[in-house]
Amino acid sequence: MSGLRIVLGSDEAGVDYKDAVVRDLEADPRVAEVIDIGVHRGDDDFAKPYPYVGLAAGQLIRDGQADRAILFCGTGLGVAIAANKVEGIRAATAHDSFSVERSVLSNNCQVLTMGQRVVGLELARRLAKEWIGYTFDPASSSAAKVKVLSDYEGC
Ligand SMILES: O=C(CO)[C@H](O)COP(=O)(O)O
Repeated sequence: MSGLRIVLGSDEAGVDYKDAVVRDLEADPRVAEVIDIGVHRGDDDFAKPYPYVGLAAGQLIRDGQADRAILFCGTGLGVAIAANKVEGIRAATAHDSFSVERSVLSNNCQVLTMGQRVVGLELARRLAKEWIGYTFDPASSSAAKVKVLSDYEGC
């Protein structure tokens, strides 16, 4: 998919990886806009708890201001749990190439999360690049399964 608007976010435990992926995606021709929602070193809210980051990212996608998000915290789990609280959002934590692929092709996830305390930086950067290259096929056999979730949420 081209012309993606991608939210990048983290808590302080994921900020180094977030900043590295921001730089990567700003130079990626497939990306139209990188929306860096922080945290940022030196800012007053640098210690912002991870749920605020996941919720803010999910809301931007829900409200149509972004297409996808890549989020980081210590494990990737907290920001995924938070983003999944926003209606219509499917967020998954993935640290391997196959799961990263399936998070889009099977699950139509709009949000990928990773943990700075779990995976190496170079692998995280590579997985982020791979992930934005996948597009869900609404004609695939996975679509009816994802629809169960959207029907449950009524959106
Ligand atoms: O990984 C986190 C949440 O899943 C976060 O970066 C650290 O959370 P904590 O272990 O509660 O400090």
